[in-house]
Amino acid sequence: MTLPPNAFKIALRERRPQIGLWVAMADAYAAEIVGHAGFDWLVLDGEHGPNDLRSIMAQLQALQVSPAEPVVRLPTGASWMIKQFLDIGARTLLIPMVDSAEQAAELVRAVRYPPDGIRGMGAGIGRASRFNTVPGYVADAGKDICLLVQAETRAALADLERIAGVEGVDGIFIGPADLAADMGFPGDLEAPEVQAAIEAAIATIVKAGKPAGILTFNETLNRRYLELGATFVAVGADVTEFSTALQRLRRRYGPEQENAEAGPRGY
Ligand SMILES: O=C(O)C(=O)C[C@H](O)[C@@H](O)CO
Repeated sequence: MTLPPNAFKIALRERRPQIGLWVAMADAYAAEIVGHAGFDWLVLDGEHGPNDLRSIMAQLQALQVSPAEPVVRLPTGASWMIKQFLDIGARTLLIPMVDSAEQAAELVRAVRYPPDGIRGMGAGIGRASRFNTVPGYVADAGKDICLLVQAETRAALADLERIAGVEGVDGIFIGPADLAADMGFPGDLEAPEVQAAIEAAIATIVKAGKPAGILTFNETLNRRYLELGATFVAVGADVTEFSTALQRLRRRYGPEQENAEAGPRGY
C-alpha cells in the first residue's frame, strides 16, 4: 500500500492558509467527529490534553479517513518520544518550548533516520509503515514528516531568525498564552505588548521564508494574523467549543432566558 502525501506540509510550503482546531478531548470518537468538520489541521494535544501514546494512536486511527492533517503536539521534544510517536504513524509533530536554533536542529535530527539523524529503526513493526506494508517507508519517510516548532518565550523570539533558518524546520508556531505569561502578562494574550511581540514574530518568520502559525480564540486577531502572513492558524478548541455550547444551551432555559453569544476564553 502507499500513504497519501502530507497535504498540510505541501500547503505550508505553498503558503496556502490552513485553518485548524485544537483537539484536547483525548478521545477517538470525539476526534472522529471533529475530523468531519472541515478543518485543514487538527492538533492532538499531548502537552495539555490528557493524552498518551495509545490515546494519540486511537485518534490517528479515527482520523485516517479525514482530510484534516493530525498534528501531534508532544509534551516535550525528547528524541525517544519523537521516535515512538513517529512509529505509531504521526507525520506532523508540534514541539513546544523551542528556544534556540540549536534546540531546533536537534529536533530535526530526531525526526530523521541516519545518517542525517538519530531516529531509531523500528517502523517496520509499527503503524507508520502500516506494519511493513508500505514499500520504501524508510527511504521516503522524510518527504511527509513535517516538523513544527513552538516559539513561546522571550528567549525564542530573541533567537527567532536563527530558528527559522534551521533546515528541516517546516513551520514555526507562536504560542500566545505561554508567550504572554513569559512576558509578564499571564492570561492576558491581548495585552498591547504581547500583540506587538506576536506581530513582530510573524513578520520575522515570514521574512525568513518559513510558514508562521498561531492559535487564538479571537476571530479578529486570527484574521489580523492571516493578513500579516500567518499560514497555519488554529481558531478554537474542541473542549472550549463543547463546554461553551452546553453552557449557552442551558442559559437559554434559565431565568433570564439569556441568549449570550460570548465565545470561549483562550489562555
Ligand atoms: O502558548 C500557547 O498559547 C499554546 O501553546 C497553545 C495553548 O497551549 C493551548 O492550550 C490553548 O490555550
